[in-house]
Amino acid sequence: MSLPPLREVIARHGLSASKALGQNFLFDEQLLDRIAAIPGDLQGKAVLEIGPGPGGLTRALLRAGARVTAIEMDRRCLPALAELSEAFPGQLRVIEGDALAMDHGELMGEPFAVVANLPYNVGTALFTRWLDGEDWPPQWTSLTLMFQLEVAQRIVAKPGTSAFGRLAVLAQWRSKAKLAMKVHRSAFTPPPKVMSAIVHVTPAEAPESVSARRLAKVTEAAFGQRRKMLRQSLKGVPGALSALEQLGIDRTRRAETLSVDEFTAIARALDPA
Ligand SMILES: C[S@@+](CC[C@H](N)C(=O)[O-])C[C@H]1O[C@@H](n2cnc3c(N)ncnc32)[C@H](O)[C@@H]1O
Repeated sequence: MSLPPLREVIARHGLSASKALGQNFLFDEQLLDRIAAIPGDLQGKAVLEIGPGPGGLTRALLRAGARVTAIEMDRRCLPALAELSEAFPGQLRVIEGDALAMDHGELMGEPFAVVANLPYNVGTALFTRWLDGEDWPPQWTSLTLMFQLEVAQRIVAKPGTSAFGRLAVLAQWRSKAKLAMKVHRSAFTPPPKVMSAIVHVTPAEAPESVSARRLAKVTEAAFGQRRKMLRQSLKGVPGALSALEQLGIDRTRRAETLSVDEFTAIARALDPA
């Protein structure tokens, strides 16, 4: 299937990148194919793409054989995406609107992989939402998401490092998160100020009897005052200090020295049996 080059599509549809919508487009089709390969074999699989823009990543997903549902809020991109639908009959469904305002599970109606190159703030909001539900395993089978490099490093950070915090615990307590690929700023048009990286997350088994909400409470308090000792930062969380005692966790430690397992153990100890 030969499609017109992406730059030509952008010119023909007058798709100048909108700063307000956080638009930085990818045009290198080889790079896009490599990104589309990160989730593994997509032949016949359902994929949710958020923010397809002019459709560079969408094309790569379609070439990989995925059945793509793409949510885009910029109406100007819809004609270019309609051309892709024609080129890959029956493989692409485009939904116009704000992905933050939609129930993705209901929209997809089956297990799905998520792939997206999103503006930073939207990406982080969606990431948190996909990871913080009480129901586990989730309906999504993997998340393949572009972030600014610094955020990607916070997601995969290990304890004992300054990048380790709430995002890392959220991403790692019942999922596997890895930094799949760094992407140089020059790969984007226009180039953003910072470097980017793609994070790949797959669900893992959840530790027993740990509520996502209670864990969030603990990490919020602990990292909200990350320089303070736990005996100070966890003071306001009912039951947390006696949980530390019960678990033999030294109260003079600081949040970033705790392992993900220690955080889940504290959250479990807060839970009524
Ligand atoms: C960084 S651009 C990436 C475009 C394309 N995927 C690429 O890689 O070249 C982000 C896209 O997300 C869209 N977008 C931003 N916020 C959105 C939201 N809340 N819901 C759906 N799409 C959104 C923008 O209009 C833009 O097309």
